Amino acid sequence: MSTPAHAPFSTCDFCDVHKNDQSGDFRVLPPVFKDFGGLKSFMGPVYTVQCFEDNTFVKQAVDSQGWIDTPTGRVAQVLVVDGGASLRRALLGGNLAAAAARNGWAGVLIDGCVRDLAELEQQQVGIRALAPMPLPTEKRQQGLVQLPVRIQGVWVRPGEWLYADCDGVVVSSKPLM
Ligand SMILES: O=C([O-])CC(=O)C(=O)O
Repeated sequence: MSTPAHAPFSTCDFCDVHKNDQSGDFRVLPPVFKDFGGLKSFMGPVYTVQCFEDNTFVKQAVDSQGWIDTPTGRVAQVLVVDGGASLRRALLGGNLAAAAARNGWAGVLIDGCVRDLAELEQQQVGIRALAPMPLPTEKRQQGLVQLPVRIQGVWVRPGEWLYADCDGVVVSSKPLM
């Protein structure tokens, strides 16, 4: 396993600290996401795509620069894709995963499916999704970017911070470290 490009963190430790948070700033995603990427833990500010069985805007995102410059330095973003939890088409495969790694994305979390599993695990990027599905999408140019999305019933907003490790995935409106 390769070294992640971030300081070590633990989603369990975050939950110990924030488990009584009533503000809604701290959220835990349901444990339905499987790990398909070469990076087992990843974190970063969120960029969102909403689409349904059409990965036009997923491709556009991973083909673009994945990192942003902030006052405290350069940070790699996490692409969060609200794919409507469709199990009928794959929103990301080997080519798009390679583009995400090449363009500096920290990770991709998809409420939907992925394909080309043998290629995904070779890429130095985090990838979480519901399941493998060999069927690709049609690219119909339909989708939305950078809007609040609901992932498995949990709101995730552009610019919020997502942390994923072997125990799970948490989202926070403020950085946790
Ligand atoms: O292009 C697609 O629709 C997904 C795919 O197979 C890839 O990323 O290699």
